[in-house]
Amino acid sequence: MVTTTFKLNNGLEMPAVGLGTWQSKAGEVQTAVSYALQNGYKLVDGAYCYANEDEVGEGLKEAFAAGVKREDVFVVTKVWATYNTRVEEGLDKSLKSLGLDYVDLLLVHWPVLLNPNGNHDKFPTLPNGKRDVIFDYNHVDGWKQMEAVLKTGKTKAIGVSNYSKKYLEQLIPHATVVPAVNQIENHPSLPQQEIVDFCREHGIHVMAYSPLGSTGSPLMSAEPVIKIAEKKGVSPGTVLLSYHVSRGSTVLAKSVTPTRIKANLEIVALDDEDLKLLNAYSDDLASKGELKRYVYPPFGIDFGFPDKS
Ligand SMILES: NC(=O)C1=CN([C@@H]2O[C@H](COP(=O)(O)OP(=O)(O)OC[C@H]3O[C@@H](n4cnc5c(N)ncnc54)[C@H](OP(=O)(O)O)[C@@H]3O)[C@@H](O)[C@H]2O)C=CC1
Ligand SMILES: O=C[C@H](O)[C@@H](O)[C@@H](O)[C@H](O)C(=O)O
Repeated sequence: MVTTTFKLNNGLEMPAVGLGTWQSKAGEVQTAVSYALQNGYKLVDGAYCYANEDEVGEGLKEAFAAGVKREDVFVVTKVWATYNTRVEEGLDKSLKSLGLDYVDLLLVHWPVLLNPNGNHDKFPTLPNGKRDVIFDYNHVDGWKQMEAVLKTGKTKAIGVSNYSKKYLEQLIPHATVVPAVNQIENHPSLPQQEIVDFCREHGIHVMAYSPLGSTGSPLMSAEPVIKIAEKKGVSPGTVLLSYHVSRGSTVLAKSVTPTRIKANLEIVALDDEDLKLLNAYSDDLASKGELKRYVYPPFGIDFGFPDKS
């Protein structure tokens, strides 16, 4: 049987599959969330910076009205970079939009501070057009605020996102609460085995984002993915999503299309031969210097990922 939940380091159970909401348009995401929750999804991943949490909240409300129970849904949100020195304020804004009094997991979206007093609430810029980054910020200070907010009960767990091994190594010695989760880009074109292994050793659960290659799902046409899909009689999407569950990670797939939302719940067990093929694909890309990171916003910061600085 394929795993449907994973236990976090604080004992909380996290579903193995979740609905992503990044770039889901306001007019579409309410229906997507409501449909997903009424068709088997138990986890919704959002963020303040996605600027659609009001509509995600409407989708939650619709699902609750249809009989879905709050306690059966794992809601994730993220503190955006302009709020890393105001974590509780950021969370309060998300809670208000979502119409909830707690989330299940709050993540630091990126370990960087954008000017909280800049010219924009989410994406402040300098006169030269670059992001208004506060360079002398220490991400460990942001984590201390996360630990404080955990005590309020407004979130059941705290974690990080976009943390490299280097950043986790800086954080862990100062952490009273070890992050429950590290949400990172992950797929056969960017396996990030080093981080996945490090997280496992430290009891940090990995949530894999952009599993299909993000916008337009380009990884669906990768040769080994198609080969495994044909062999198993499943879709390429199922192979890409199942890859993470086989690795012990939770996977997030974004869709606003009902048929795809439903299809993305199908997870199968990948055997050693399948994983060998996918790993060989990853190794080949690595040896050619062709690993592909789809999400690397222009903060102008080296986050310590070996493939990108
Ligand atoms: N922490 C972070 O910094 C980040 C977190 N994330 C989280 O992870 C989630 C998933 O990653 P995301 O980058 O959105 O990309 P995904 O890899 O989930 O790909 C989404 C794209 O694939 C399409 N798609 C989805 N399912 C199918 C299917 N079965 N067949 C064909 N096409 C499909 C979607 O189209 P359509 O919607 O039109 O159906 C959309 O264009 C995000 O939504 C977000 O919640 C993502 C990036 C960064
Ligand atoms: O979660 C998804 C991504 O991290 C997204 O939030 C960022 O890429 C953001 O749009 C940015 O431009 O910094």
